[in-house]
This record gives sequence, structure tokens and C-alpha cells, in this order.
Amino acid sequence: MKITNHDRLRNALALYFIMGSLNTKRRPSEVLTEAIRGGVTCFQFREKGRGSLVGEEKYTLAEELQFICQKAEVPFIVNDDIDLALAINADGVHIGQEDEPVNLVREKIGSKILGVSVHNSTEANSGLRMGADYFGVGPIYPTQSKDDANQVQGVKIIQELRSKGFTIPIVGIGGITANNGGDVIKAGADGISVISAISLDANPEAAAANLKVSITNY
Ligand SMILES: C=C1C=NC(C(F)(F)F)=NC1=N
Repeated sequence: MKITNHDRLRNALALYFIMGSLNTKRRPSEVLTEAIRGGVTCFQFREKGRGSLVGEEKYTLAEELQFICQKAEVPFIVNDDIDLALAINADGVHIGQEDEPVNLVREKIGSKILGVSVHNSTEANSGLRMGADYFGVGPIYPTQSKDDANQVQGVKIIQELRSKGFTIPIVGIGGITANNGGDVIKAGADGISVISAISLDANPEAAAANLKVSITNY
């Protein structure tokens, strides 16, 4: 689904589900289908970690999940793997600070959505200048989903970026649940992104719905 401007992207980032085959014991396609039914507004395919799929298997799973997103008109974002994103014409990519420089990725992907992980205003300044469309900021709370996560920052980092005048769409990430999702929005984020709060729940649809409630009535 094509996003044309910051505000449409802002809305799409409300409940941003991230998953790869290692994040669930069930079939990823079933989990994603149920999560979208529960109100997920954006999806990131993040196939990473020891034992994650590679090559043909990774490509096939990406296409399967992309099809589910296309049917539901949910943006399909690929984490790190720019070549895969281009090969399947994903809606966008998300990159970290250790990946390819933002400006080079922007050259490769043209007008697709470009998300960048940022941890401080220095990284935010350069990310913005080099063409990021949104920031992933965190880890806000302790996370089990990323073994090399940076230091836990709390919502302060979101408040800081907003007080320094960053108006770019921001999603908080890291240990976010239905219990703390509202605080992340209150701090100035446009949305929350989650992995295990949905992918490890027996009922992804209900988990997504509860997360949605937590960011609308907080
Ligand atoms: C490390 C990450 C940080 N933020 C995000 C997102 F939520 F999409 F912004 N995705 C990641 N993979």
C-alpha cells in the first residue's frame, strides 16, 4: 500500500507489528492474519537471529506475509534486507544504525517508506537529513526480542526528541504492552511497535485489539 505523505504514514504507524519466523511457535501467516483482524496498522517482516530463514525460504515467507498485508491494505515493511524489499516490491524498509548509510538506502529504494532506528538526537538529526520517513525509538522498556538491544531509555527519549523539535513520525519500540502503550503515546510517539506482545500471545487478534485500546483510551 503506497503511503504518500507524513500524515498518512503517521496513522499507519499506530499499531506496528514486527515478526519473523523465530518470534512465534505458530505459522507466521496465521499470526499475522489474526493480528491484522485485531487492528494492526503496519507490519514489518524481521527475519533475524540464530536459525532464522535465509534465501528461498525467507523469500517465500516474505511473499506469503506480503500478500496478507496487501489484501488488508496494511503497509509491508522489510527489516534490513534491502535487496529482498526491492525484489518483492515491499512498501518500505527499516534499517538500524549499523546497516547501510541512510542516504545510500534512500537512493536504492526511491520513494518507498524508509524507517530508521535512532537512540539519541544526534542519530535523529542525521537520519532526518539523509531522508528517513519515520524513526523507531527505543528500547523504551526491557525487551526479550532483541539480544543486542541498546540501553533501556524509558519514554524520556521520545519526550526529548519532541522537545528538540522533531516532528517526524515516531514509533516507540521495546517491551511495549497494553499496560504501558498509552504512556508511549502520551510521551509524544505516533504509534507503538511490538513483537512478542502479539507474536507470543495465544490469541493475536485479542492481543492486537487490547494494544489498540491502550493507545486510544489512555
Ligand atoms: C530495531 C528496530 C527499531 N524500530 C523498529 C520500528 F518499530 F519499526 F521502528 N524496527 C526495528 N526493527
